[in-house]
Amino acid sequence: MCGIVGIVGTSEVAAALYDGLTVLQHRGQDAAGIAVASGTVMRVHKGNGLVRDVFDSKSMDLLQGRVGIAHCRYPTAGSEGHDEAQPFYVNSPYGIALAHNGNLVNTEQLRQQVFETDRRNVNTQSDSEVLLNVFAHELDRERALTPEAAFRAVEGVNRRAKGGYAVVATVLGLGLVAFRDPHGIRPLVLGRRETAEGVEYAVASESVALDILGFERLRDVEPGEGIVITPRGELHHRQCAPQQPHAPCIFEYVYFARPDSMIENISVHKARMRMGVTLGEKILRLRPDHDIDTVIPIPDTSRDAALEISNTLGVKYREGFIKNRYVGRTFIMPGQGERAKSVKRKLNPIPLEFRNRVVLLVDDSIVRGTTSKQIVQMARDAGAKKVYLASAAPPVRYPNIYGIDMPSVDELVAHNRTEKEIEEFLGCDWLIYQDLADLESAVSGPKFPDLRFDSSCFSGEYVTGIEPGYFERLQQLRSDEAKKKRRA
Ligand SMILES: O=P(O)(O)OC[C@H]1O[C@H](OP(=O)(O)OP(=O)(O)O)[C@H](O)[C@@H]1O
Ligand SMILES: NC(=O)CC[C@H](N)C(=O)O
Ligand SMILES: [Mg+2]
Repeated sequence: MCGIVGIVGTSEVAAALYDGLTVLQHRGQDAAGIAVASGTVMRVHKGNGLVRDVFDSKSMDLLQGRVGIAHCRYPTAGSEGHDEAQPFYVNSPYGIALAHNGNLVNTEQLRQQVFETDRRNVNTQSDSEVLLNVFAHELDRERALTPEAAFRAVEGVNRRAKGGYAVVATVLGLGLVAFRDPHGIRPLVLGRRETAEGVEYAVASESVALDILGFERLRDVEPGEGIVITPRGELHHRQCAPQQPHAPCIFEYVYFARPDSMIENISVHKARMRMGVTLGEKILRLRPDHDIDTVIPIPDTSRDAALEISNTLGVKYREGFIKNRYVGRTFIMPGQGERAKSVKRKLNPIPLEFRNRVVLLVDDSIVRGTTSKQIVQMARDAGAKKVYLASAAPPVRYPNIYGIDMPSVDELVAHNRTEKEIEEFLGCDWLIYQDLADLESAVSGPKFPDLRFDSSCFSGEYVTGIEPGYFERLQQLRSDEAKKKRRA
């Protein structure tokens, strides 16, 4: 999952874009970039690494302008290399820079159309560069550069592209353009700030970026909606796609987003707490006479759910693993070798919280099983009498194709295994998964009971539909094995 931010300011925006990116760092650790527009000049700086490593005072000084966009990347297409860091830039028409969170599922067809019909070259394997060229082509068909022309170009993108996309772009001479796919799979939120010099607008993947920049959260960008903000701070918006089933990605609430963000007017923190309540209730239903002594979260993301499980069970909550704050998120690392090594470097047990106890470890999700297999062993080595494991999400049995890099079912620990077999594989004494219906109602909560989600990695149902052979090709391109070969 990547993080994106776009700002139209009354003064220079680069520093605010940088600050916004730093609080979206959890969405992508591989590369970062900023593009800023000023008059007829677009300046772009990007590279591999964390936000703090990619920019220095020299590069920041060069990023002058009052309209800009920023991106931090977690690759789901193409390579992890510098060439595919975002924002991407095309010089025609006008000069456009674009940053994308999500993943297209018809990239190959679009790539061919872009070359053969639109007569444009895409120089990388990135789906986002293809998306930029589709937008550029659609804008090029317009006679004048107006907000209405940009909306028609977004309509063109929505007609042609399939998949998950939340996008921010700067177009020289027009301002900031933002749009979200017609199912609203990926999040995008709009904010506003008043200054002495006038009104400023920002869009971002998560509201936490608006919070720290002092923007008021106005609303989510609607699925299929286009937004244009001119350099003078005029906001235009309109629907750019026929209505489709709304399907925000449920994995944002399970793992991706920060708990202090609001997505679709739902607090991620509260959604995670409700996941803990429903899972706690399931445990009580299955074993009313359970023998759990303590509930221990696997930091960081499972903490909210673990605390509510402990409250529901009436059992002590204890921080039994200490996390090295200098190691990043392991799940979004590109290779399995690095992921596996990082768990040990990242988490260390406090033995007295385990010795002679029956512990219930809680994680937000079990995907490849990299974390939980090692953690269960660490808990045993630390002296636990019995080790139970609860997952706030159901078994992940299907690929995610809309912006989370789980392309290959063979890498999923729950693929072709029953819950009993997964329990054996992970080496725990009892494994409890959340039910999908409980997860969905925990996220939608009391206020939005009718909200539906993209839960495809749990259900195998894909809201955009999938072309025959897609998963086979995806596996060939993006399995851990394929990535390893490419890097070599
Ligand atoms: O089964 P796996 O393939 O190991 O994936 C699931 C684990 O990965 C994530 O943690 P991560 O370390 O990425 O981040 P966190 O610190 O936010 O929990 C997630 O929270 C689970 O702990
Ligand atoms: N996780 C994402 O949003 C990835 C964006 C884009 N597909 C890329 O690989 O760069
Ligand atoms: Mg984790």
